Amino acid sequence: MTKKYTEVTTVEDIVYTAGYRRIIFKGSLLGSMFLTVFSLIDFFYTELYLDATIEAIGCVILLSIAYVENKRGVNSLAVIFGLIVISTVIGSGAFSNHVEESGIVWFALIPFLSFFLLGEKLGLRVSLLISTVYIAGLINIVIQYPEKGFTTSAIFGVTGALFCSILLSIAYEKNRTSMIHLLSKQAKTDSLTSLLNRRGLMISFEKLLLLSQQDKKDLYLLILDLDNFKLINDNFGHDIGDIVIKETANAAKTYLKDIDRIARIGGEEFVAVLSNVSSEEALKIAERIRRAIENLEIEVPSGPPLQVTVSIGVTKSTENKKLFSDFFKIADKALYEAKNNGRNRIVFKEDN
Ligand SMILES: Nc1nc2c(ncn2[C@@H]2O[C@H](COP(=O)(O)OP(=O)(O)OP(=O)(O)O)[C@@H](O)[C@H]2O)c(=O)[nH]1
Repeated sequence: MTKKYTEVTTVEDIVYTAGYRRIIFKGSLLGSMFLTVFSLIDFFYTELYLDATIEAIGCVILLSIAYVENKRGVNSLAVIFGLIVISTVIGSGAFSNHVEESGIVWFALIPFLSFFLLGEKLGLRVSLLISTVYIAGLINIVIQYPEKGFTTSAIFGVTGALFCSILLSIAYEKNRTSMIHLLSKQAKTDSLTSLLNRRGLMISFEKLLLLSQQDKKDLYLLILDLDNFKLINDNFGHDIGDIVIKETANAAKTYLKDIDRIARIGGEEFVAVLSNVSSEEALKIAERIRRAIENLEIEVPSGPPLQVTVSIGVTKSTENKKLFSDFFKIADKALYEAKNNGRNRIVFKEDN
């Protein structure tokens, strides 16, 4: 019955770490390549030396960001810095003497980039800040430097484009985040019982173990395994077997507190993790669950209601239990004893 557990990665970890690292690394490299080309064109062809210098500086900064992201992983500050570089290059290009008015269409890019790279909250702040600077810069140029050819309609156009781009980015980011949360929830939930599944349990267990160690309190792990479940499937069919599993899950969770966790980790096998209890209390809860399952009466198409029992192996945290697998091994031995001693009972084992 002992299983081997591997390290858990949540959906958030995958999306926000590995994915973002790649995007920021590749985006910074791509950005630096563009800036190199623009800088060379401005230096040798159009002879706009100031623009060429700004672009060259931007190129070096983006390369540094790519290097840092590749070495150390995602860092919001580096992303904000990168966005400021890109915004400055776009702004300086659009407002310079030599570039046509069309340069300002690039402004609309900033909110998309900010939201995508920084998420909804930080993305909104950064894009509002940069948009405000752009609009203020444009108003200043329209008033102070009419010879540059920008008109009041440019202010309305840029403000409208930035506003729409921010609204679209909010909608996109909200949708993306809710999809991520939905996927994350599904990845941690058992579809038959709506309890946690093995992955969800592992994530919760690590947090609860850390908390119990900080508070210097014991953590209890219970493995619950329905007795002779194969016979139920064989005699009454798989559908009734599924109903038994669901009823067992409902009965067991009734006796747990909000901080406790229960998961279905296999066919008719459940694991509960109890925090902030003494040995006596943990065994009392296990006994209540055992009795509740024993008292279940499951309707079957013909004959009297079906009754089931459960065997429970219990263990508690000790110095040499640092991993879920350490707890599981001992609780599984206790469960084995409970099964061997006649089933429908609880066995508590502290260590081997
Ligand atoms: N209905 C149903 N049955 C399942 C599911 N997953 C596994 N099973 C069945 O659960 C049964 C488990 O049987 P065993 O592991 O032999 O255990 P048992 O009959 O309960 O015997 P003991 O644990 O020794 O008391 C097998 O018949 C599986 O096919 C499920 O999702 N639904």
